[in-house]
Amino acid sequence: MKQQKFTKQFAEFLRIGAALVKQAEADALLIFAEGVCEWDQIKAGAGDTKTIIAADNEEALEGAKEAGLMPIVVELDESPILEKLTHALVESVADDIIATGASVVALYSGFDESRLDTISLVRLSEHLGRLTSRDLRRLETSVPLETLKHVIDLAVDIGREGREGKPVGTMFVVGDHRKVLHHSVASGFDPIKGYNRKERSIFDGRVREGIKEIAQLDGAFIINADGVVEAACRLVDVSSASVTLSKGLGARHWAGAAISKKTKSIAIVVSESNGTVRVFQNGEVMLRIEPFRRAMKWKDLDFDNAGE
Ligand SMILES: Nc1ncnc2c1ncn2[C@@H]1O[C@H](COP(=O)(O)OP(=O)(O)OP(=O)(O)O)[C@@H](O)[C@H]1O
Repeated sequence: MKQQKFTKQFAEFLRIGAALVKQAEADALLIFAEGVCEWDQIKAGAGDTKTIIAADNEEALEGAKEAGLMPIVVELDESPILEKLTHALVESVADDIIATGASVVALYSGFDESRLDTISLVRLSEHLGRLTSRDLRRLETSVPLETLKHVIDLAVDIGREGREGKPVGTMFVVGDHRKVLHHSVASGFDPIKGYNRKERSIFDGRVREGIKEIAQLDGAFIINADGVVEAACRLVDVSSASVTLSKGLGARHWAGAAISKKTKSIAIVVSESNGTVRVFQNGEVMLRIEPFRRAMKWKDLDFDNAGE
């Protein structure tokens, strides 16, 4: 997206957008703009309206938070604006800024990248949303929420993007890593061996990119509760006799279910067939996330487990 300036037109759109939020009783104003940094003027124009500022990268949002705005990084540089907008809304739900089902007035560049020229009033579907912290808290686990959230987001990215046009399936086993290592075997060489802890932390974007590359190889990633990858390309070696899953799921999913039953870990499995991500705890599917265009459609589960 081209750099934008805080022009008269920007100020006018802001005024109309804030007025529409009030009139339509919407929950927030979302501005998708790259390159503006007159945060105080934007805040003044928006008044007491909850205002989300979205952009493609973090630098473009520097100082927005301090001015009382809510920054959201989208990182979908080459995607069409409507896709970016959907993603920004979904991320806002994930960050608990707005609720699923909220109404949002969005200001963005629909036609001319260099200026705001479009206003939309969007009502979010009740089911549209990436994982919210609330969903994850349901897992009640000793793995910190931040670690889980990062791994699940990464899994969702892998399911959605694949690699070089090909679908990729993989598995992450998070927490209780010593026991998990004990119940798994190396499938070949371990590509992360020799790297220090920092170079293996999933909190680092470059590490996450590296993981996407390695995910094409056979086996699972073992991640400790602090988000450090302890091993890659591990084959889970646990009998799945104690778990019951729907028949359509193959060896990878059974292994994920079994290791989450045998240990206190959470297993996150990305299906190569369709990009669906399943989160297993204690042998059961606790969450299922379907790829839905670029955004995620969140579904209630249960019907994944046996007995259907
Ligand atoms: N015990 C295991 N531990 C780790 N990875 C496994 C294990 N079993 C299978 N896999 C991985 O899963 C891959 C796919 O196996 P399979 O097709 O049976 O699984 P699936 O559950 O149907 O998953 P997908 O939907 O991704 O195909 C295997 O090639 C292997 O890389």
